[in-house]
Amino acid sequence: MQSMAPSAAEGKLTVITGPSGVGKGSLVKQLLELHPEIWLSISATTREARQGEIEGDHYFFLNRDRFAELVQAGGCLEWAEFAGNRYGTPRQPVEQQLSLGRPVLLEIELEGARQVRRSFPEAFQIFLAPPSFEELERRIRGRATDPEEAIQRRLARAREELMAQQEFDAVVINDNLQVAVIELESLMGLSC
Ligand SMILES: Nc1ncnc2c1ncn2[C@@H]1O[C@H](COP(=O)(O)OP(=O)(O)OP(=O)(O)O)[C@@H](O)[C@H]1O
Ligand SMILES: Nc1nc2c(ncn2[C@@H]2O[C@H](COP(=O)(O)O)[C@@H](O)[C@H]2O)c(=O)[nH]1
Repeated sequence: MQSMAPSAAEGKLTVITGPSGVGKGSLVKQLLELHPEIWLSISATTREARQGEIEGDHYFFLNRDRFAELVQAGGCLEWAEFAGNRYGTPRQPVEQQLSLGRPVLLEIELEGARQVRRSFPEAFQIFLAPPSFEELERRIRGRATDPEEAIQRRLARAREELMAQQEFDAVVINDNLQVAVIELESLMGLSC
């Protein structure tokens, strides 16, 4: 774990990014079970729902026109195109939760994290990295949620994302998930 900035306890808004398949969702799920006071933003996406994904729980699934309307209306805090689909953070609920003083967590890809860095420079930004590229590929394939073409796009994007990790306030390597959760708790100033 490398930390170059103050912890998130002062900022309230925390961003977790990292390549597809590194384990962001797995890590966030465990963190929320341990710390239900954290509010996780539910993103909008034009991606098709995967088996088992629930509208309003995993994502708000929108068609391209509805997504464009949301962006046009200024309804996204940030948004990006990722592996052929669009993803964005609905602005209003994030601003509401922050105004209530609640710790807010965004789990988003690199371009979105860069946008948040510009609009919320006080946000604490964490990059989750795999122990190796080979292990990342094993995880994406092992998850068995994406067709081969999507896997290839995600892996190509992962190479670019991994080169950007120096931009972040902290880098956590997700080798052992339980260790990564503890490192995240420490970075976010959460009591265990
Ligand atoms: N530390 C770990 N060791 C081994 N496998 C892991 C670890 N963390 C997560 N995984 C597995 O890797 C796969 C990808 O994890 P996950 O879906 O959480 O990644 P993600 O970063 O959220 O992906 P995406 O950005 O595409 O949503 C899952 O099958 C998960 O169980
Ligand atoms: N910029 C944003 N990226 C987001 C958002 N919600 C999710 N994501 C990221 O997209 C990829 C792919 O997700 P998947 O569910 O299709 O595997 C992954 O890196 C997510 O973190 C968002 O609102 N904005």
